[in-house]
Amino acid sequence: MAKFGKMEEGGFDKSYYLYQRNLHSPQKILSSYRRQKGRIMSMIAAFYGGKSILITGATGFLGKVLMEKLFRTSPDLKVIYVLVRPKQGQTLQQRVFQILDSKLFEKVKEVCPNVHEKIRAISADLNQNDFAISKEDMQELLSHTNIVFHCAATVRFDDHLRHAVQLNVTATQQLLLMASQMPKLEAFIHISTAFSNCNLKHIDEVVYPCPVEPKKIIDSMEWLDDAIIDEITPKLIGDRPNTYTYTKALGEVVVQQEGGNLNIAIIRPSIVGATWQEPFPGWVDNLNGPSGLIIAAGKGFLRSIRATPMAVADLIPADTVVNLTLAVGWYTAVHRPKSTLVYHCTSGNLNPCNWGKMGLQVLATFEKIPFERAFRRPNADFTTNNITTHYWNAVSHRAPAIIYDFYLRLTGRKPRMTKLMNRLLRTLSMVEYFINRSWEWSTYNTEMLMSALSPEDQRVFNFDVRQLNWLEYIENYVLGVKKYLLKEDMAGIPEAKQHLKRLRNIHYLFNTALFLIAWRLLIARSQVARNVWFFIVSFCYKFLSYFRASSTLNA
Ligand SMILES: CCCCCCCCCCCCCCCCCCCCCC(=O)SCCNC(=O)CCNC(=O)[C@H](O)C(C)(C)COP(=O)(O)OP(=O)(O)OC[C@H]1O[C@@H](n2cnc3c(N)ncnc32)[C@H](O)[C@@H]1OP(=O)(O)O
Ligand SMILES: NC(=O)C1=CN([C@@H]2O[C@H](COP(=O)(O)OP(=O)(O)OC[C@H]3O[C@@H](n4cnc5c(N)ncnc54)[C@H](OP(=O)(O)O)[C@@H]3O)[C@@H](O)[C@H]2O)C=CC1
Repeated sequence: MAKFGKMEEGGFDKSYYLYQRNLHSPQKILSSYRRQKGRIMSMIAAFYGGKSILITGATGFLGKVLMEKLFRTSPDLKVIYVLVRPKQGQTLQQRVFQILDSKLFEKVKEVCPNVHEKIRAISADLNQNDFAISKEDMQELLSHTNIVFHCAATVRFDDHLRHAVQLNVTATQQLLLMASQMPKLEAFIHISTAFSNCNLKHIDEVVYPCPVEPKKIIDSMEWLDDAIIDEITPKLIGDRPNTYTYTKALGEVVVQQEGGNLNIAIIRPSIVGATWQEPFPGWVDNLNGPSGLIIAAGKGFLRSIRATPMAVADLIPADTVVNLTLAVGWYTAVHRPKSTLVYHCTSGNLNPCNWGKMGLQVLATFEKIPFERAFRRPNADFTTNNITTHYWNAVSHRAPAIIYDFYLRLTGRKPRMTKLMNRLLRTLSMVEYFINRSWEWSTYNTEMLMSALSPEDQRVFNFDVRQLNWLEYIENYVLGVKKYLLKEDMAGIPEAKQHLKRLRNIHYLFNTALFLIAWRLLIARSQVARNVWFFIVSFCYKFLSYFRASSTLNA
């Protein structure tokens, strides 16, 4: 009983405790008290209690972390509606339950055992008219939803403009139309990207106009054929690097223009990385951003990247983005700002880390925590000019892939390394734009929000990246990639280290053999090389003779 005494001193309702004691075990009572405590102290967590929340993109990287945090901090929320499409032979229910049954949701199950009942998967395809949602489901969504978090998007850099416009612009427009018919709606939170205006160097927390009105782009996508769209795409995207950043910028304009009287906010995260603290460090489940490249470097495929070591690596942990998102949802609904506020969720101006430091820490972590079955020893480097990039691509990327595929063919197996390497080089060419520049994002709104939170909310919904220790974060990130993306067991680390030793020996042997062959060819063709060789051999012979003579005398 002493266990609960402290809580009673904390001012909790005793009758609630007694009622619970009759129903549950002490463990459950304790967690119920904790839940109650959380509700009392965190205004944001309390705000989401009893709410019906609609999330698009809930099956994506950010969406999963958002759902997890919502269920964990506000287990008494009414329902989360998720718009999901059936995929890879799985029904909606199977897709959603697979997420709920994953490691990410382990803590949720402790605080919200009936989580499966609180999630409602709605069949929807954001590429279709009215999202192909059934009439009954639409009615339910319209009449119950209190908060909308719009996370769904295509994040592929090279998506065809028609598809990128459909998902990142038209779907946003349609969702706003739906939202305008929701009588109970309190806030609509749109997730954009800090790179939507990456054509600018300094970016403020405002929506910038686009040269062509989004409505005109949406209309033209309906009647232009693919060939013409391909032709005009470079002209439309202008000085932005890809269709992704362009359509995310259009999406923001749509939100601002068509938001009407809704309480809307836009969040712009930079490069979203693995979780920093919650629900546990290092959780990541897709290859986007740095994750795929960390794998490529750890497995020894990636040897060289054209990147500016001093450029700011504006990474932001997924849980930080989610904490800001939930705080913004609360603030927008409760304080109802007169205009659409934009919040930058970036790290560069508050706690900068550059690509050089990040790369070195990634490599240092591979020493401690190597990945299994590496192709070569991890030894990536940054280059800054085009010629060295082409050189290293040929020597360190393409040549080993060709040699390895030749070996696979010889041993009767299917060659695959060249294909994989081509894909890696393509990815590198896509991300080069982002790792050779630095941007300045102003963060007035984000800082204003931070100061508007109670100390408890600042703790529970922490989005203060100044507290982030990059070296620790990157180490956990690499560890997370190993555990959650590659699904490698930590027990395999000694064997992985052995494998790297073998690779090092093969590397030395290979280099020695290469040197000897090159030297043999050279002395066969050049008199100067022969003279040098003769000089070295006679010098070694004399040295050995002298050494033998002096050791005989000493004996
Ligand atoms: C000292 C040196 C140390 C060195 C240490 C080095 C470590 C640290 C270095 C740090 C540098 C960080 C730079 C980050 C910059 C990000 C900036 C983001 C800024 C904007 C942020 C945002 O606001 S937005 C979110 C970002 N948005 C993406 O980040 C999507 C990208 N992505 C695509 O745009 C498509 O992916 C793309 C590529 C076209 C391929 O397209 P594609 O058609 O060729 O390939 P697919 O995508 O169809 O994928 C086909 C198969 O490749 C697999 N795969 C896909 N990606 C892969 C990948 N990265 N690495 C491996 N494998 C990958 C996939 O799993 C499939 O595998 P399978 O076939 O077995 O199923
Ligand atoms: N990851 C990052 O580095 C950054 C992301 N962002 C933004 O954050 C948001 C979330 O990104 P992230 O979680 O990383 O992206 P993911 O690619 O992991 O998730 C995208 C989500 O959108 C859904 N979706 C895509 N197409 C459709 C469709 N036609 N119908 C229904 N749902 C669809 C996907 O569903 P399905 O599972 O069925 O494919 C998935 O749930 C995006 O708006 C993105 O622009 C911003 C900055 C950086």
